Amino acid sequence: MKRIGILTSGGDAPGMNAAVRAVTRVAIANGLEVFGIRYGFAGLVAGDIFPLESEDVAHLINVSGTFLYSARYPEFAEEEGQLAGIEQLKKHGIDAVVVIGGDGSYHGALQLTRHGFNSIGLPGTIDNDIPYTDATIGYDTACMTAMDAIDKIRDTASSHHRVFIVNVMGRNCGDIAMRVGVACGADAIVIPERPYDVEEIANRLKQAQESGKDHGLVVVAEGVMTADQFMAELKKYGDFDVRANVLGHMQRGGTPTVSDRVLASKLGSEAVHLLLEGKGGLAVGIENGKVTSHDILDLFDESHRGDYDLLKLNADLSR
Ligand SMILES: Nc1ncnc2c1ncn2[C@@H]1O[C@H](COP(=O)(O)OP(=O)(O)OP(=O)(O)O)[C@@H](O)[C@H]1O
Ligand SMILES: O=P(O)(O)OC[C@H]1O[C@](O)(CO)[C@@H](O)[C@@H]1O
Ligand SMILES: [Mg+2]
Repeated sequence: MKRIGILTSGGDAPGMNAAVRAVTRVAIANGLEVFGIRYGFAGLVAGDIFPLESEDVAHLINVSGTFLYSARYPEFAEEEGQLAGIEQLKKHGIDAVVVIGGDGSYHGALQLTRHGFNSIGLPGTIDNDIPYTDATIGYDTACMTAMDAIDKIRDTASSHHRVFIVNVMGRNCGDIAMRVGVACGADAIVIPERPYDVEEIANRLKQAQESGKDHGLVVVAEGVMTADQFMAELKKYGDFDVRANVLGHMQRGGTPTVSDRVLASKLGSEAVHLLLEGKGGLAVGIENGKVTSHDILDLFDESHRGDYDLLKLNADLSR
């Protein structure tokens, strides 16, 4: 093992830069050469590959986005793209690649592994939808950003005695909605993984109003429906003064939290140590506070398990 490549792929996530920094610094400290690959798998196939030095990753631990840039490049799902990517890696003398991204990017890393090219996945996505990790890099910051935004919405909601329906991101995963919903004292949290009853939510909002509560809040994960659609559903069950709000891509920006920076640093470091031990074809994560790794080929036999107890907790607290 002499040279490793590193790329960021899919939606950017706060802490991706911190992960690239950790991989680069630990690798160089252990005598490896590091190559950055720009624009995810698109840049890999195009050969947008350049040497990375320790100083290139300075002043990045506190910066969101990804200085390697990212891309959605569906062509990489085809074998032709994967083999072209491996050709580029071999051309640059790269022995292993660290892929930082979400579930889609993990499938890219999995395919590289399947073709015999050593790949390690680091979970970099705000969605928190990766199996065998309690948190993904970026999830905590996205939750913090969404919480801050909803706290602000609450100020105006209370002044006008309004109900707000707020869409948060997460694609098909309700983790951001659940965590932020509890943190913001939502009246209801609606996620794609569990059934919900709009009439029951409407009744809960009415009861809250009758008991003197000056605002209402329903956090709806984007994978369920849009905030506008949910508002239309809600209006079928009552004459609410209601507004819909989509938080959107702001959830991917902002200063990475301490948790995301530390997580990125731990997982990045572990990826390099695994490679130095001659291991590979792995996905690195954090489980019960410990850094772990699992065979990337088997990873998606499991699905990510959210902390669904948060829904019951929220229901108890919002009574
Ligand atoms: N089945 C697949 N096989 C090979 N590569 C894939 C596959 N699915 C996705 N990819 C590659 O991974 C890239 C990123 O995937 P995707 O757009 O799903 O984002 P992600 O990594 O899940 O991140 P996020 O969900 O946080 O935006 C894709 O654009 C494509 O290049
Ligand atoms: O940036 P795009 O392509 O609009 O994708 C948005 C999607 O990406 C994510 O932000 C994850 O990166 C999801 O939560 C969301 O569904
Ligand atoms: Mg994804």
